[in-house]
Amino acid sequence: MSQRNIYLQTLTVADALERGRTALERDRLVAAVTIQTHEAAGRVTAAPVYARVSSPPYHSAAMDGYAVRAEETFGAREETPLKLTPGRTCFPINTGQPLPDETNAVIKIEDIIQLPGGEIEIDAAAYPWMHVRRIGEDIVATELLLPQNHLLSPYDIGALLTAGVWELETWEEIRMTFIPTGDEVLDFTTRPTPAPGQVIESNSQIFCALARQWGAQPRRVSPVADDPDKLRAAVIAGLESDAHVVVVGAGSSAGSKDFTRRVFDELGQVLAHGLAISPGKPTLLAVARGKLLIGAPGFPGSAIVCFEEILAPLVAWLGRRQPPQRPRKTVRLSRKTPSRLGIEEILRLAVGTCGAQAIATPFGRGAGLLSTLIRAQALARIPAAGEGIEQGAEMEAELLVPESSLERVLLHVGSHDNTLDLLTNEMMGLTEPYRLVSTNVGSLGGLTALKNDAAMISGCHLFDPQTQDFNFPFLQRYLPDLAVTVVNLAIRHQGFIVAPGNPKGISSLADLARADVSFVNRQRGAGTRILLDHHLRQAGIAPQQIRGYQREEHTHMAVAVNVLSGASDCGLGILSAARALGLDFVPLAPERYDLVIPDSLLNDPRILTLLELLRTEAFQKKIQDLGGYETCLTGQIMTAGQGLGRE
Ligand SMILES: Nc1nc2c(c(=O)[nH]1)N[C@H]1C(S)=C(S)[C@@H](COP(=O)(O)OP(=O)(O)OC[C@H]3O[C@@H](n4cnc5c(N)ncnc54)[C@H](O)[C@@H]3O)O[C@H]1N2
Ligand code: MOO
Repeated sequence: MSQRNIYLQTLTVADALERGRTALERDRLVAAVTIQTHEAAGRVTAAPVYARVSSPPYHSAAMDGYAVRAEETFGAREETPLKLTPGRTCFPINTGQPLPDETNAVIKIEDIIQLPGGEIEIDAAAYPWMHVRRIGEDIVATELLLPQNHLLSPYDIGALLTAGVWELETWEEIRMTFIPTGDEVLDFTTRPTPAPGQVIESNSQIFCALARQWGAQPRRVSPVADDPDKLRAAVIAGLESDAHVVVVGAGSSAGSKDFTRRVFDELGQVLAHGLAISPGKPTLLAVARGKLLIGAPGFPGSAIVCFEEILAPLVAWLGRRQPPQRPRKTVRLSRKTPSRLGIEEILRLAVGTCGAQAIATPFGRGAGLLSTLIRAQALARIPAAGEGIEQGAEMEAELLVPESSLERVLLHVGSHDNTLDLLTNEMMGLTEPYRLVSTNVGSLGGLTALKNDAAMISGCHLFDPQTQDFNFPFLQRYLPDLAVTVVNLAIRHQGFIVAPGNPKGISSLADLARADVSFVNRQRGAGTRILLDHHLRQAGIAPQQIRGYQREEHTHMAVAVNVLSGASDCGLGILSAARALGLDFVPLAPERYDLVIPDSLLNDPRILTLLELLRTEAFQKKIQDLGGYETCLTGQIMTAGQGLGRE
């Protein structure tokens, strides 16, 4: 039996960082190197830099005109103009040229009158050093230009060259190697198609892109199998290379194939294993041969927290840089968000502003999720000392986007549909783009969000068999006190998802009752299930007659997977789910997919733009091109009792 890891006590991030800084000898690990000034932007000075030459290096003209001795022009006035003779009392000069000896001022060309005999006339006096850049006005040779540990900006490069500094001492860029691990992890460079149990290696590239933003030099090796000998060899190779930091991806938690801890113990000293932060808890921190060793958890969301919370501050410290900081903003949390006591939890938020208010809707929290990170506008922390944040509470968020873009975010919470993806893309194509950000929580979840001011719009497709109407009966029940407008997005077709070629010849509800047909159902409460039950009742078919009626799945895609695997012959769902897996589709029942909009937002530019877009022929054509939709109601305001708008 293999030996499993036992976690050390969980440390706070601050304590782990302190242990890292204490254990590393920064001055021995990171050297100063001389580099060319013109290649130094973004680097950090390792020593003070002094100017070698002054700027300007001589008194120079700041204007085109005539150099003069100011004292000789003193009586010149409009009523008593003064004549000057070029070559004797004035000297023609261009901007940047050195002033002739004895002169100390420049009169602009537009301020002189050219006389016929070659002389010039002025009607105002010059004062000493008028329009002159004096020697050393900007930079004086020998003065301190830049102190040590200064991050070099593009401006600095100009100043350094101006001051005659051709090369300078900077700290080395921190070199880091990422070692992906795991038998199931496929090298993305081979463009693999993952089989069940396999994943495409991607964490190394998140790592590399982040590292470049930090001014570090990342490198990645090919994935290493779950074998302690191979992992040890890869870590030793990293330690023997010129890298300052070696990061092992995955295998840091407690699984039977998680060898990272063991290898770190063998090669060096583990400083921390298990942090009081989530995601990111299994992070490992160690030193070996004077270098920093990090074990990053495998889930991308956890790996990112490890990179940004642990690695970034230590890399910044090693390179004498300020750790990256995100701008902050106070937001109002639209949903109660519980959290575990004793663990700091990082939330991903969809954030949009309405006037002075910034509404933040938390996304799902899975550490394996990247899709919510790409949609999020901000992150926020629930402190370890609390058990969560109440709905409506204000909290400090860290922005992932410019603050000014928040007023262009349109928060959608509700049911997902492919037409929303289309809408999202179209809105970003406008001259003044808007970002439609969706949190998919189903139709009823969307109505709850509207009630809590957590959404600006909500996609909804709830059929009420009793009234034969869509959405309105539910609005009356769930949002009796909120004035809303309902606008149709599209009519979409639910239908039977069947194997390619429809081998069982399923064409109607009656086929579901056949002994040779097996079905896969949706869960109770799903809009699709309500729709099915209604149509079964109408057709006079009892659930007991359907083989597989009790087999429930929670999403259109899960239903489609059942059909793909052959576990079921058919299920009810939308065309796009069938298409995604190369299955066939038999349309059964149209339903109305509407957007519910609070009346208070009807004049908001985001909503106005959205409605305008929905009403264009071009957009409706794009919906039709998706297949499985009708657009006869798209963009129209719906009223109660309208149903599908057909007789
Ligand atoms: N019994 C316990 N199990 C787990 C615990 C625990 O405390 N006790 N912690 C959980 C937490 S929290 C996390 S986070 C994960 C992290 O585990 P590992 O670091 O050991 O990572 P793996 O299990 O090897 O992989 C997780 C997941 O990530 C995928 N992966 C791995 N490398 C990559 C990569 N380079 N690019 C993309 N994806 C990658 C891997 O295939 C897995 O799907 O442990 C929990 N378990
Ligand atoms: O802490 Mo793990 O990193 O949640 O998923």
